[in-house]
Parts: sequence; C-alpha cells; structure tokens
Amino acid sequence: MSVDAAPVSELPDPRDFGLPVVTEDDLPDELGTLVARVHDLVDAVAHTEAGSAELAQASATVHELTERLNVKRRDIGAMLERPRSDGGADYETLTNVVSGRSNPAAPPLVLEHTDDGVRARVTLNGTYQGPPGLAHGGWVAAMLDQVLGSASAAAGMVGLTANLDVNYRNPTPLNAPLELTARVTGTERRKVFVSAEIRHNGEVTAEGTAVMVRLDVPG
Ligand SMILES: CCCCCCCCCC(=O)SCCNC(=O)CCNC(=O)[C@H](O)C(C)(C)COP(=O)(O)OP(=O)(O)OC[C@H]1O[C@@H](n2cnc3c(N)ncnc32)[C@H](O)[C@@H]1OP(=O)(O)O
Repeated sequence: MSVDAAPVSELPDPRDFGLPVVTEDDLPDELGTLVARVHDLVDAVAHTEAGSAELAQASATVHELTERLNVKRRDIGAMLERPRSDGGADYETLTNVVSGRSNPAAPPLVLEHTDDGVRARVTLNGTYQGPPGLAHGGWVAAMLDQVLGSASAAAGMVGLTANLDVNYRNPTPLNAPLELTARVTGTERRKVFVSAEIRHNGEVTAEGTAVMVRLDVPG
C-alpha cells in the first residue's frame, strides 16, 4: 500500500477548528474524584435493590447536585491539551464517551502510546452489559473505534472514522481486565488504514479495522 498521506509531526491545534481548549491545570483534582464517584454511582443505581424511601432520598440528593453543577457548564467540544515530552501537545476530547477525562459515562479507558501505535487498559463494570454478564457489542465497537482513531492521531494523522469493521471472536467479559491495541497499517492520500484488537487474558475477543479520513486544517 502506498504511503502518501505523510504523517505530520505537529498535530492540528483544535483552536484552528474553533474548539475551546483547556489544559490539565484547568482541571481541579476534585473533578477526577467526582467523575470516578459518579461512575460508581451509575453502577450502584443500575444494580441497587434499595427500598422506595431510600431511592426517593437518593433521587432528591442527585437532583440537587445536578442543579448545583449545572450553574457553571463548559462548552461542548472542549479539548484537553496535554504537553508531550518533545515539547509538542496531545489533544483529547474532554467529554469523549469512551475515554473523556471529565465523562463519568466513560469506562474509564487508560491509553498510552507504544512503539507501533497505542495500547489501552480497561475494566468494564455491569453498566456496559449487553447479553447477560457480557459486554454490549456496541461498546466493544466504540472502544475499538476509539483506539483506532487514537492510533491514527498518535501517528500524527487526526481523522474521522469513515468505515469501521468489527469481528466479534469471543464474548467480551465484564468486571475483568481488557487490553486494547491498535496501529496504523497504511495510508493512501487522506485515508489512514488502522487495525485493533481487544484481548482478555491474551485471547482476542474482538478485532476491528477502520478507514480514517484525515482532517485538513481549515484555511
Ligand atoms: C485527538 C482526537 C483523537 C481521535 C480519536 C477519535 C476516535 C473516535 C472516532 C470517531 O468516532 S469519528 C465519528 C464517526 N465518524 C463520523 O462522524 C464521520 C462522518 N463522515 C464524514 O464526516 C465524511 O464522510 C468524512 C470526513 C469521513 C469523509 O468526507 P470528505 O468529504 O472529507 O472525504 P471524501 O469524500 O473526499 O473522501 C476522501 C477519501 O476517503 C474515502 N472515503 C470516504 N468515505 C469512505 C468510506 N465510508 N469508506 C472508505 N473510504 C471512504 C474516499 O473514497 C476518498 O478516497 P480517495 O482519496 O481514494 O479518493
């Protein structure tokens, strides 16, 4: 496959797309704690067998908290800027539903760069359930989509998924450590070809390939 969509060393700055950018210093430590606790709260709500009085009280407390937090809201599309060791910057969508730092709905997926792409580790709790006791196939696809996009971005080619193919090889378990890996396999003009796998205990549960179409900076 030809390689004519040359990777760029400088990732596009989200500000050039009109997106708001926040830095890690802009995020209080308490936000991370709140996100983790609300993530656990969702799991608790999904599985609680508490009685009606307790449920009514919890519901009122949550409603009051929602109103307090909504007093000051961040714009949608906010990007988190993270400094790289080489002086450049990495960017991630702050409320990305798979890996967003401020999104309690995110699994949470911890992603790192590797020599040939990216690797992520995640444990899905019971709120990602599809078939009884197993991860929902849509979430499996969403996690693959995320690492596929991240592998393209890590190679300097930020893009949108144009096509995603998923093969479900084995059931993906809940409440068990999963490893995701992804890499760029080729490029052709603006197209970036990427492949990824999800493994549990070394066994592939799902694999995906995608065509990302690289974004051009406006102007
Ligand atoms: C820092 C951020 C980290 C990133 C992580 C993000 C992970 C999450 C990834 C996502 O979830 S992205 C969200 C889901 N995807 C979308 O919403 C994309 C919706 N589709 C579009 O916006 C456009 O169709 C798209 C930008 C993908 C392409 O439109 P363009 O007008 O820019 O491209 P164009 O149609 O000119 O096609 C460019 C090339 O891509 C090819 N192409 C387009 N659609 C295709 C397709 N569906 N399958 C295969 N190839 C496709 C097309 O043939 C052509 O190839 P050639 O260079 O060989 O001529």
